[in-house]
Amino acid sequence: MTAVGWKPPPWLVWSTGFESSSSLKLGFVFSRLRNGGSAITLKSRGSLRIKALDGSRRVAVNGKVEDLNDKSTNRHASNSGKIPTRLSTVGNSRNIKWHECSVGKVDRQNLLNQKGCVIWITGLSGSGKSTVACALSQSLYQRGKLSYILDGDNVRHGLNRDLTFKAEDRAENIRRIGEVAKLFAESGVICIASLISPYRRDRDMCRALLPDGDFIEVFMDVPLHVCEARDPKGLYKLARAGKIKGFTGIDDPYEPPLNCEIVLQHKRGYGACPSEMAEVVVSYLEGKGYLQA
Ligand SMILES: Nc1ncnc2c1ncn2[C@@H]1O[C@H](COP(=O)(O)OS(=O)(=O)O)[C@@H](OP(=O)(O)O)[C@H]1O
Ligand SMILES: Nc1ncnc2c1ncn2[C@@H]1O[C@H](COP(=O)(O)OP(=O)(O)O)[C@@H](O)[C@H]1O
Repeated sequence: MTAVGWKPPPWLVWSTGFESSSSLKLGFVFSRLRNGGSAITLKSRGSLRIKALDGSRRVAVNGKVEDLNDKSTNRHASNSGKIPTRLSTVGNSRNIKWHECSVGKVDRQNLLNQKGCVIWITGLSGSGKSTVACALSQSLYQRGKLSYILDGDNVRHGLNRDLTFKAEDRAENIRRIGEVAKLFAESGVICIASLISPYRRDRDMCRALLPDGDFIEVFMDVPLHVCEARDPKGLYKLARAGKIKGFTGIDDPYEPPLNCEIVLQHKRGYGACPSEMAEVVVSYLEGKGYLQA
């Protein structure tokens, strides 16, 4: 059956001659092995058994990935005679399928007369992230533009309530908010994410989730001593007293952006007022065409 001179690629296992009693009625079975070292065992007597050494029972039939553990998919394949659905593995989620819809991002943007994007506001606690996020949302609202704020503090009241402030939990906090922000942007909304997000790597991973230009990083460039003097929640005081451990800027790091789209500096006079800061962002959005479809 094999063409002369043809060698299967390493991720294929080629086998022929299954019994016609096999429920899948396969002529050829290809097992697409995700883990390079794994293999399959095939028994052609009685029933067809396919086993990948990684424990899964995925095969690719005529190029379509099939899961032999999924009885509904198998039944569908054998009863209807249709080519089985292509399934994917993403992270720990196996046998999943992306569903497309005829209403797309462009349709939603046309409806809203704006372009979906993410404004990512990063900075120390007390630097004014939430204040600017609200001022920005307000300004956009007045222009008839739809925005939604994902504030770190607020999201930790619900979706991220299981996370602490240790580095890996902060990373997960940022990853989840990045993914949610991406969904908002996909929906056509201008999503304003305001969270400390102290690590460059985590912010860059969120940037990478979006099409070029759609992730707009805004750095609240406010010195620690100013944030500490504001201390609206008394957290710096507690951190200095050693009653909060791992507080950003005190005994936990903050990595300022190296190359972000907008820097909002704390200065006396120009740029110090939150509404003026918000207008800097609005002008940027306008200039880049996000305030029209
Ligand atoms: N250890 C420690 N470090 C920093 N901040 C702390 C900490 N513990 C509690 N808080 C409060 O949590 C708010 C920051 O949450 P974020 O989700 O934005 O943080 S992070 O992005 O995961 O670093 C932050 O809110 P903001 O002041 O609005 O930044 C604080 O109120
Ligand atoms: N541009 C600003 N100038 C002066 N005070 C500000 C400014 N922005 C915010 N504040 C004040 O600083 C404190 C912290 O602001 P907030 O928005 O809660 O910061 P963050 O969300 O970064 O913790 C609040 O008391 C707020 O009123």
